[in-house]
Amino acid sequence: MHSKDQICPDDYQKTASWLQSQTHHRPKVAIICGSGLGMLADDFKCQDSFPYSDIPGFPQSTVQGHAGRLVFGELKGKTCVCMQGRFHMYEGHSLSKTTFPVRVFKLLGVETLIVTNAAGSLADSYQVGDIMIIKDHINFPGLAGLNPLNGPNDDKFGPRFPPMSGVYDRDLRKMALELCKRMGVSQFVQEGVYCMVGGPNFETVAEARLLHRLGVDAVGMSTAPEVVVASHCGLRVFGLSLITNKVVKSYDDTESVNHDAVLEVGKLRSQTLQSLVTELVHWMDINNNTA
Ligand SMILES: O=P(O)(O)O[C@@H]1C[C@H](O)[C@@H](CO)O1
Ligand SMILES: Nc1nc2[nH]cnc2c(=O)[nH]1
Repeated sequence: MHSKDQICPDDYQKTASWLQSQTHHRPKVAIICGSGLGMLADDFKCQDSFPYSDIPGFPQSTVQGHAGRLVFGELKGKTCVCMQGRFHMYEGHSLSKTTFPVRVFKLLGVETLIVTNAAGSLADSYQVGDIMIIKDHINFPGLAGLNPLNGPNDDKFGPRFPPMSGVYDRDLRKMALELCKRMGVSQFVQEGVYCMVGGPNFETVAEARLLHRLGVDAVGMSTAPEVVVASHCGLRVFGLSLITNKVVKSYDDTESVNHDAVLEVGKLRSQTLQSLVTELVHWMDINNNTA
């Protein structure tokens, strides 16, 4: 690697080979945990776990609620790898660094990426604690030219101009809705559009109103770059947002959001989120349906 943020094409392979030399697990599913949602790996059997600081080429997590650990293991018999903590643009990482693990997962043989995040709701019907199945996203930094695929295209991973319509897999979304019904949690499950903004500040009222008018259901500071890179290299994608707060849309509203409140709601719904991901992974397994 040249400098802290520059990635050479073989850096991905070096990290993947190192991981393969350290664990016998060969995951088909990767899970990226959002703020306060790292407990998704708690149910993994036969865990092999690596602090990011031990993994060659891996960036470091700096945000509270992102443990900074890569965990391999079995979830209901299906081999998975889970990032307990992700990387955000606002931490100062380049977008190629924030998405570095996704290409490593591809090289490890992963076929499906599950992304989770904490997000604020714009949709009037959403409540704090709702789980939103991501139907589509608006990648604001991407629209403004901050795209992890900028620079020379690595044809080994995917095409120069990848399509992004239908990026959140329709069958997985449909199945997740069905599983929510069976789990009896449909009353607080939504399906909607996630929007990534750069952060780290939360929205002004005027920004919140703009996003609302654009049809955004939930806003956060991550996920879209990971999903773009995953889709570019042919991974199947499923995403969940946990609604941790309502974004303030009125000048009369005296409430304001903070990161501690975001983490608190994570605790509230952690079990449901964990069960939904587990059941979905199990469904993929019994249907031999990872890719
Ligand atoms: O990693 P995610 O997107 O879950 O983190 C969200 C967005 C900010 O990083 C943080 C704000 O509380 O939570
Ligand atoms: N941008 C943004 N990110 C969040 N992450 C959790 N809540 C929020 C929010 O209200 N806005």
